[in-house]
Amino acid sequence: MTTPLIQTEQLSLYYKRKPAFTDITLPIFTHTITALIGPSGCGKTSFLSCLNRLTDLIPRTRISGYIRIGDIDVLDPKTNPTALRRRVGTIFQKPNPFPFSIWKNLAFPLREHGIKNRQEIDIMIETTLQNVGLWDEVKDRLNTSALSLSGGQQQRLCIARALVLQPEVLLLDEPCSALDPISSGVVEDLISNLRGNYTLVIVTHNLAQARRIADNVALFWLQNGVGSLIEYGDVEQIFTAPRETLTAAYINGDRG
Ligand SMILES: Nc1ncnc2c1ncn2[C@@H]1O[C@H](COP(=O)(O)OP(=O)(O)OP(=O)(O)O)[C@@H](O)[C@H]1O
Repeated sequence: MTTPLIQTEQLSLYYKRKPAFTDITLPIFTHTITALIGPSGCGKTSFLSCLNRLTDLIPRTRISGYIRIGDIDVLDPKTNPTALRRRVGTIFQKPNPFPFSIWKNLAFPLREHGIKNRQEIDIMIETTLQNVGLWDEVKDRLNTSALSLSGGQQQRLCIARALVLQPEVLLLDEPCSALDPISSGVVEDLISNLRGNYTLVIVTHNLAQARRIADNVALFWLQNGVGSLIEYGDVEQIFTAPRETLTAAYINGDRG
């Protein structure tokens, strides 16, 4: 059995005193896609936010338990959240490019992380735009506003903006749900192709999408008002031979 790149142990998150989820122990393996599924409000987004300590930005949150990513003890106060977020990129539901040019959207994070050489920046930008399949669409208008791109192109640019810093992990929170069906398909294919080079964790309400792209699936559920992990397993096992009644009911559309 390989060692997971990410391991949470008995992880719990509280907003003020209210638990969002409790006692989540989950392994996430290198260069795989793990889908977090489950009904609204069961803590999937909150779980993602713990992995790169975005929860630090929300007042009066408390986390207990343990998270390791590679050799980083994520919750150790000595861990630098900026360095952590360079290794763990995040993509949100709604594309959120900076209101700058396409070029500057990618140059900005590079410069912020100390890369100043223009030629080096140009090479990294071209390579990354190639990797997200956007280069041919934008190479003649790198200096136009990123906001002039379509929704699907904006989301691919946001993925490029995360990838340009060469992270190990990408957290994706419903990355296709704000897109039209065609753009959603393009972004889904891109995410699927990133497997093998990155470790991806995706929150999705789209069960067909989870089944198409995930290697492993974790079902979260609200139990007595608190998010819990019900079942975790290989995608085929979850969809064809779930161990838990709740999983079967959710997969079949009877619950949730
Ligand atoms: N910033 C916050 N402050 C207080 N409570 C929050 C905050 N963010 C989320 N919550 C609460 O934590 C619980 C879990 O929410 P979360 O968004 O993580 O669930 P989710 O499973 O991702 O839901 P959805 O699928 O609708 O996005 C909910 O009760 C929510 O109201």
